[in-house]
Amino acid sequence: MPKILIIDDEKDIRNLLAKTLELEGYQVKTAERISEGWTKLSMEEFDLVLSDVRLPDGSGVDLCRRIKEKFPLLEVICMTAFGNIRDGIQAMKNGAFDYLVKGDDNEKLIPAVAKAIEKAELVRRISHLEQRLNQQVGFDTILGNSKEIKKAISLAIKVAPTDTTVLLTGESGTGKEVFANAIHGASTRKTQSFIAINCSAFGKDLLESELFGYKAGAFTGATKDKKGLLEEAHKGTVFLDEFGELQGDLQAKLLRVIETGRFIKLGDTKETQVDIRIIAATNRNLEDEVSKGHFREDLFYRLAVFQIALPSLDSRKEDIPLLAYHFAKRFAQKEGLREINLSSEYAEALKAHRWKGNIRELRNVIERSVILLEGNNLTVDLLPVQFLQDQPSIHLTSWSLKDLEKTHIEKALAHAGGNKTKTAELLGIGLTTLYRKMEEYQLAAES
Ligand SMILES: Nc1ncnc2c1ncn2[C@@H]1O[C@H](COP(=O)(O)OP(=O)(O)OP(=O)(O)O)[C@@H](O)[C@H]1O
Repeated sequence: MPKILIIDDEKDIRNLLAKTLELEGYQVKTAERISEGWTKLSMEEFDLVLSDVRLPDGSGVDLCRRIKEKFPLLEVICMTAFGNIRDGIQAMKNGAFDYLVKGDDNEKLIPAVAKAIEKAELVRRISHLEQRLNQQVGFDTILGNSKEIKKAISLAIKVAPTDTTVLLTGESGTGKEVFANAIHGASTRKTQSFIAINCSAFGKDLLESELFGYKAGAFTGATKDKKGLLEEAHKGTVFLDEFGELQGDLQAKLLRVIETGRFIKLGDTKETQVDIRIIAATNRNLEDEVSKGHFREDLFYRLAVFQIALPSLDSRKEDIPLLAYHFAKRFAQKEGLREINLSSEYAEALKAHRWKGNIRELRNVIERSVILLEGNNLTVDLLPVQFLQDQPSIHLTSWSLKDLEKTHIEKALAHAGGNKTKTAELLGIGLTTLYRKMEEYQLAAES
């Protein structure tokens, strides 16, 4: 629902305008003076400001300029007193969408508001699309300052402009598709298609026809020729997700595509030639799969020429606050909130969590918190209940006091995100004692 802020010091006019616009289906907030209006604008996202020109703490005409400087997507309509058209014209010079003369009836007010809102929505949509477009390319959307993620980014930047096949490995949700997209976006193929296919989402036969296509009559139901995704991606990039799921003869067929760019469609007699770059991803340990005989060794070596291992979120906990803030801002924007903060306890609780679902899980947890949020501050009570019992639970496999102490120190270390000074404080012991005990129990700081 579009949101309007009315700034007017005359109570009757303010209330009348608010009622009229609410009846038109808008969400309306009001302010008596500029300072109050400015606070509301800084906290929440509006589509339109309807402001009086003469206000107790300043001029609506100047306010209009300030608004357009700070919130360029926000539209402003000024309301001038009868006989003071010059104010209205100046407001429009300062970026106002329109001006109304006080006392104008609803026949003028309502269409002017509707047009301004329509423009605000259009501009916002374009700006979102631009943002998304920029997000699809470039490595700057891959967030993180840890050395683990920086190493992966620098490898990806190096390989991007080449045509080399890339193997991305990492647990589910670590950003393999995000990386594949960024590599494509930084390659010479960036203006061509990027086609992603999840190999685990299809049965073997369907996957084969999806990838390679078929000729009419190749099997019952194949009434006409169909291009496969490899052909659709000609001159572009193909991202094969969950590549480790590929079955034996498809592995052989793909190896040939990687080496020669050639393959035979189902039911065809001649070869099809494509020019594609392949980026493959897997969350399996392909070396293990090779040794078990599940994955072809020659294909593995062909892919492993350029392997980028994406770090799990738990191995780069220092990046959690940055990522969390990024997602919080994104979801807050969606909810129409301008400001969002993460309380330090909230950030600490995120760091203490074991992120089995990696960045995807983090994103979902933040989305949930923002939906539940009242106000602008993310606090621990907005986290799912399991976060409260998040510390590694004590499984009493031993009654020894030493084992219990070891587990307890592990819990505290995890809660403090590996920070030893904090851990010592939590445990109520000195830092030297903590170091001694960590050495005694052979505990790493990250545990
Ligand atoms: N470094 C990053 N910065 C910001 N967002 C990220 C980053 N990496 C991943 N994401 C986000 O995390 C989510 C999961 O990423 P993605 O789908 O690329 O993971 P994946 O490793 O391909 O997962 P799967 O193995 O399950 O297919 C997406 O919403 C993505 O936008």
